[in-house]
Amino acid sequence: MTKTIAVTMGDSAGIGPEIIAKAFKDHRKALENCFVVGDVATLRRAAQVVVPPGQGGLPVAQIAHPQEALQVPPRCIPVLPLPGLPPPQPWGQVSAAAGAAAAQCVQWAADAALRGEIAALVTAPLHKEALHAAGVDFPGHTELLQAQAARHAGVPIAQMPVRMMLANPELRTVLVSIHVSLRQALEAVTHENIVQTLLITHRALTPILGHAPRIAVAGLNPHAGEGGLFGREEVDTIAPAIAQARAAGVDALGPLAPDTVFMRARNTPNHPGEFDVVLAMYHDQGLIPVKYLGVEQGVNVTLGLPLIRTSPDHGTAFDIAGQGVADPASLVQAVCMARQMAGLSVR
Ligand SMILES: NC(=O)c1ccc[n+]([C@@H]2O[C@H](COP(=O)([O-])OP(=O)(O)OC[C@H]3O[C@@H](n4cnc5c(N)ncnc54)[C@H](O)[C@@H]3O)[C@@H](O)[C@H]2O)c1
Ligand SMILES: N[C@H](C(=O)O)[C@H](O)COP(=O)(O)O
Repeated sequence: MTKTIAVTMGDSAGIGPEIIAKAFKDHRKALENCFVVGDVATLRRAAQVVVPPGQGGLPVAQIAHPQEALQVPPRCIPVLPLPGLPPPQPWGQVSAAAGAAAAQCVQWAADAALRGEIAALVTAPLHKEALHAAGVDFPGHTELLQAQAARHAGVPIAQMPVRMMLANPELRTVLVSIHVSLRQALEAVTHENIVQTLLITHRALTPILGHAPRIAVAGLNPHAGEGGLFGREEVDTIAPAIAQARAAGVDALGPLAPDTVFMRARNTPNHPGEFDVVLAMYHDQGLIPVKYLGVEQGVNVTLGLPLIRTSPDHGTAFDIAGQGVADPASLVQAVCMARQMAGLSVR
């Protein structure tokens, strides 16, 4: 049986549906075997946004089962609707209805992946305030999927540790902590969290790269603490955690100065990167360098889950939603990475 990939529609008020429609329109080969989990009317509205009037339209086909995605005619968007999804919400506004619908689609796709019915899920962006307004108790996809996978496995969430990786062709970064305040992120720089991040990164990237990843560990403080002059986290916490992971066979080096470690890891034709991945101590330390290189190529991958999940590295872009100008490139890259991880052909 050919497995399919579910693309969740994201927040209907954001650019998710329209970048999905654009991807199906302009990147048919990459989107082969993919279907959308979402609301048919939302995808029809998005299709109208991306095909200028008089150009023949972009048909949306309702399907009842993932396998039906393999039968739809070319240039048609297969949509598997879920019961009770609300109609498309006004562009660019936070709405609880859109947050709830986005979460419902992700939960459906995660369950299908956990049951082995689909090869992977690719999540279009949702808005975290909308998710919160809907009463969903998780800040983003990563935490939602972690909880869903833990429930499926019948274990507490703490026994399903996951980490966020952002990757583009030049740089990869994995975060010690994700959606918490900067104060909480500082508290999350613990021996246990760092060792766990190193082990998850090592296990997840070894099969992808075909060798153990060379992991650079960023320090927390300016110049990685300068020998304890600007903070003791490197001496007291990060270096011992690296030593423990190294003893377990992880190829980790550091702590290295955070302001130069990404430059050293960046892999370009003129500069082979010194490392395969940088372990960042908190969200923005890792994501700023990756996003600064451009949102077109970046992909967000959740490491540690018993399913394959990728996502574009940008959000709902409420400022441009509904204008038909949003770039689908990062979503297409996310689909390509999911295909690669699932062992499906990459076009
Ligand atoms: N995968 C996800 O679900 C995901 C990822 C990141 C952010 N978010 C959420 O999205 C919401 C909005 O976040 P934000 O405003 O900080 O970041 P954003 O990525 O939505 O937008 C930042 C800027 O980049 C532009 N932009 C983003 N994607 C683009 C695209 N494909 N084409 C052209 N321009 C694009 C936007 O117009 C905006 O100017 C927040 O709730 C955030 O948490 C979700
Ligand atoms: N931290 C991510 C980013 O900035 O790209 C984003 O918020 C997405 O998070 P989830 O994949 O957990 O929704």
